[in-house]
Amino acid sequence: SASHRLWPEIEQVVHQQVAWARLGLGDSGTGWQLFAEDGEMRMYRREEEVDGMVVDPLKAVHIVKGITGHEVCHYFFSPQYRYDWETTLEQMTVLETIADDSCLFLQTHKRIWPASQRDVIFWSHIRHLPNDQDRDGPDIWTVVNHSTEHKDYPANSGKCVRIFLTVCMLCQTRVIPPKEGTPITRDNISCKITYCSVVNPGGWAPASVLRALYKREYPKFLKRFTSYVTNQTKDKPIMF
Ligand SMILES: CCCCCc1ccc(-c2ccc(S(=O)(=O)CCO)cc2)cc1[C@H]1C[C@H]1c1ccccn1
Repeated sequence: SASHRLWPEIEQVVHQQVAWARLGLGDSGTGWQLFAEDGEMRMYRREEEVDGMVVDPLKAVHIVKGITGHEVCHYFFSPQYRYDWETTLEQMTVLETIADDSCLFLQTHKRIWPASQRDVIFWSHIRHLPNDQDRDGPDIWTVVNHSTEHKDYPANSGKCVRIFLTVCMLCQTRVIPPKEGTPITRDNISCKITYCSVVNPGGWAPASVLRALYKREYPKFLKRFTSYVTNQTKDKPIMF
């Protein structure tokens, strides 16, 4: 709801992240390195460190047949499905339902040796940016997750190191219109996904360990998540 204390930040970060995700990878001079490829999925990162900590921005582009951007964002945003696809999740708590399109989450992720266990608090917002103004503009569905604080869960007060992140799942649906008068089926649709994330690991961890961990976990995550959406939607009516 527009009166919530986080609303101004949600508005500002969502628009900033949508603009960033839509930028693509720019020309080769922008330092994006392709580090993983699988079918239609391409994952890029930029090597960046803050106070000696790896905070490599990540940008992944993936094209998935048979699902829509609304469906991808629905399953990414909704808490009830998260344990099905987020394999590194140990505990997820919805701290606050801000509105029907905005939630506040506390997540603890499984410890990944040799680093200590991590937790994160973030708001999550799902948004449809229709292209009604200019017909051939992109019709976008997006979910933005952005870390924030919560008075009842101070950082680094328990066993976990608090991480900080900003994540944007931006989707554009493509429809190849079928023969005149025949209904659109899942064979006629595909979704172009741009997934951007910046994770600050909170406490120090060796750069080599973090980069190896990201190289393994991110491709696994995006493939598993998109396969999950395909399986969940295959026998259901299309959510445009
Ligand atoms: C030394 C440990 C460094 C930090 C470990 C860690 C924690 C959270 C996260 C993370 C938290 C949320 C999101 S999301 O996109 O908002 C979805 C909702 O869950 C995404 C990734 C990542 C990682 C890093 C493992 C890496 C990793 C990468 C993709 C998936 C799982 N793990």
